[in-house]
Amino acid sequence: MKKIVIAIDGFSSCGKSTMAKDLAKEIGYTYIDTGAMYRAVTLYSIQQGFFSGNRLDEEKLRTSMDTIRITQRFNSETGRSDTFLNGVNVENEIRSMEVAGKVSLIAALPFVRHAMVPLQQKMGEEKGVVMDGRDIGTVVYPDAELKIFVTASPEIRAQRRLDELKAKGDTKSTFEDVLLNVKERDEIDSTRKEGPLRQAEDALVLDNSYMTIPEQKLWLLQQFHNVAGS
Ligand SMILES: Nc1ncnc2c1ncn2[C@@H]1O[C@H](COP(=O)(O)OP(=O)(O)OP(=O)(O)O)[C@@H](O)[C@H]1O
Ligand SMILES: Nc1ccn([C@@H]2O[C@H](COP(=O)(O)O)[C@@H](O)[C@H]2O)c(=O)n1
Repeated sequence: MKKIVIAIDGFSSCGKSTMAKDLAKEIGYTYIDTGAMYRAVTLYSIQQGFFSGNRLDEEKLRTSMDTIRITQRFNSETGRSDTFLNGVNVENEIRSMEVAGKVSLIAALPFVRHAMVPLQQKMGEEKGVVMDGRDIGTVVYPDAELKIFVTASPEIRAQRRLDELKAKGDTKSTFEDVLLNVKERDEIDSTRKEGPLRQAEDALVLDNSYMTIPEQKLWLLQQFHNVAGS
């Protein structure tokens, strides 16, 4: 069967990576988490002291871009890819609320996107990839054979993310904190000039507010077979 590129875009915390990972596993494709790359650049900026509160010293980040190396490697124990920043596994750190609160500022910077997009295009050049993000179907792979745009209500997304944070031992974050973060990220991601979050004209829209994880997995698998054949 001919391999294709599958682009999954949508709002924050709506289940894109859950769907993308499930599908990649089922069909033997590689899953690429582009959000993790922007998160890794954000973590680097925090570690290097480029932030003072939410104010970023852009010039310091711009001149350091060449020293940031981001890789993703499959972890057979967890069954998912881990993100490495300059050789160090940062999978847990990049999921923190501190990173979530700053990542959309970093991802809006044109010089950051100009560094990340070519890397993402290279990762998918052999096809056989499921890539999730905000601009995959519009900028990174405008010719992707299958494009999905996922959405769910902000409250449902915030509750899902909060449940996940709690399961990981976060006792501090509240529903209000997470809801605010989800809404703020959507606003910054949708209104930035470079690679804004928007639905590609040829994307299929999925509102999974009232779908279970197995239901959305089945729906996506059906869309894949409709395009790639059985
Ligand atoms: N249909 C669903 N029903 C309930 N929970 C779901 C559903 N889909 C995903 N989830 C849960 O919602 C949380 C967010 O999902 P996921 O990380 O896949 O979202 P995302 O869109 O990739 O988020 P982000 O853009 O912030 O990286 C996870 O805890 C996941 O298990
Ligand atoms: N293609 C992408 C992917 C992500 N972003 C930005 O990164 C943030 C974190 O992404 P998650 O998917 O892990 O939530 C996201 O809020 C965007 O700001 C992006 O710009 N483009």
